Amino acid sequence: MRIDVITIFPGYLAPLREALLGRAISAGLVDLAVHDLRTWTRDVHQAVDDAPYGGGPGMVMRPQVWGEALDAVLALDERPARIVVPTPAGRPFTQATAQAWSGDERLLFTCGRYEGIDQRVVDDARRRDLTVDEVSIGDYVLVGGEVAVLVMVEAVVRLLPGVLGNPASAEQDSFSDGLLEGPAFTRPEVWRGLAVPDVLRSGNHAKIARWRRDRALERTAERRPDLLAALPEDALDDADRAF
Ligand SMILES: Nc1ccccc1-c1cnco1
Repeated sequence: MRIDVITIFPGYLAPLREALLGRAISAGLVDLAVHDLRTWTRDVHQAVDDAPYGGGPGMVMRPQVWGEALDAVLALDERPARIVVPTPAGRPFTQATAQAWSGDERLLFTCGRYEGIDQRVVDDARRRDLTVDEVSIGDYVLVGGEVAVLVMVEAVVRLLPGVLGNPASAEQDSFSDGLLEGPAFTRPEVWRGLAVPDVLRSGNHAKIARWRRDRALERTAERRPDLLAALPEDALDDADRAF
């Protein structure tokens, strides 16, 4: 997978070259290119934004600069790209989104400021039959899209074959079965007077699986009843319902 990111803060994307993602890049599983949007400015001040038509607070990012940047970056590789625009006004980015995007050949992320990028940039891309997804990572206000890109790239890249040491952990993620993961424990058996639940040391894999499922159902019901309500009809078996 090729990933391009266009931003006025290239340094913000440095963490993508650390740890797991850094290893995925070194292993050739991901090609990452970060581009400074100001490369495509033409004025001495390298202006990337301007006051909003219609008035109001803040600044809007200029279409000319973004248009030229997108054209130039798209032309760097002939693979078709999904253009991703992080925005608080976007559709929710979920694990299902990450799963879907993990099959893409190329992702191109555009990091805009809070007040946004001139809408005509998206409109122009879409009328050229480019895939453009405007997505939000949650209902809170960030200053720009860079942090959202870090979140989305990590969620997608960890799903690529060969990135995770143990692929099973991706299958047993929270959300992969629609439920939150329950509590996890490791050594020592007793820590500050708190013991690991006996069942987890019983060696009885059926009982352990049941206990874990019950804890996941309990936590999901308590913290995310919306996820429980969204489960498909056949997702819960009789033992689950008895819980
Ligand atoms: N708040 C923001 C400001 C700028 C670009 C993206 C966002 C965003 C994305 N998901 C939630 O917020």
